[in-house]
Amino acid sequence: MANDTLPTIVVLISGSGSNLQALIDATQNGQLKANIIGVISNRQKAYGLERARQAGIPTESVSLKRFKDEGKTREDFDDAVALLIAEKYRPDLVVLAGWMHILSPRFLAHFPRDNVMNLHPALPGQFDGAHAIDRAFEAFQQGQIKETGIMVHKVIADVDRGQVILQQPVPILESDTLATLEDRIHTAEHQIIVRGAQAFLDELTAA
Ligand SMILES: Nc1nc2c(c(=O)[nH]1)N[C@@H](CN(C=O)c1ccc(C(=O)N[C@@H](CCC(=O)O)C(=O)O)cc1)CN2
Ligand SMILES: NCC(=O)N[C@@H]1O[C@H](COP(=O)([O-])[O-])[C@@H](O)[C@H]1O
Repeated sequence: MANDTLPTIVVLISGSGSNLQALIDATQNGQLKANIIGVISNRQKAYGLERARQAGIPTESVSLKRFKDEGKTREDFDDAVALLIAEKYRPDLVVLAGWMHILSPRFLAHFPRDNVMNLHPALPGQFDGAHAIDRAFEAFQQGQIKETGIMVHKVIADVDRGQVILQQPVPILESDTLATLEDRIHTAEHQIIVRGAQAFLDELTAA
């Protein structure tokens, strides 16, 4: 039973939603003192939507392709997603948990409290953007790096360059395959996203 006095979170996803599941579990076991009041995906078949439904959380799916098929732009899509969040849900915190879409300044203008957080599977300034784990593994194989990492950060227009909330190194072993490195990173992500969301909420609600 949701507690009406707790801070609220809306989570944006594009895929499996294992980090969404970590957030859901944490709200249920008391690690994260908040209510997830909505989950939005830009991919209708994202399994994370099923995870939300199983947890009784309202879900929305907004397709960029449908907007483009209707002759609309990325900015129109961003506006629609932003208004959905800011006017229908009005959360204390927006979490991008595998949201694979670069948000325009027009989206961010709807969130003047700068209360949007992203989870990224790399250290600050290392592998900004998509496919970060693949790129880190390739750099390791070429002897360019000895470790990688993960972070949660505030979202600004400049992709993955917002203020870091939490970061954590993740070792890469000589015996690693891409799959074993991904597993190690995802396990670490499921913890940092919870700690990062709580830390950010503490900052936002103290302000
Ligand atoms: N303005 C911002 N938008 C987003 C940020 C951010 O920090 N500022 N974080 C990203 C998350 N992300 C990495 O953490 C990321 C996701 C996706 C992409 C990307 O290149 N997306 C392509 C589409 C790729 C696809 O559909 O597979 C695109 O948007 O055209 C880069 C970085 C979320 N957004
Ligand atoms: N640039 C953003 C990015 O790469 N995000 C990554 O997408 C995955 C989502 O997994 P999930 O759907 O199982 O939570 C996570 O590894 C997250 O770090």
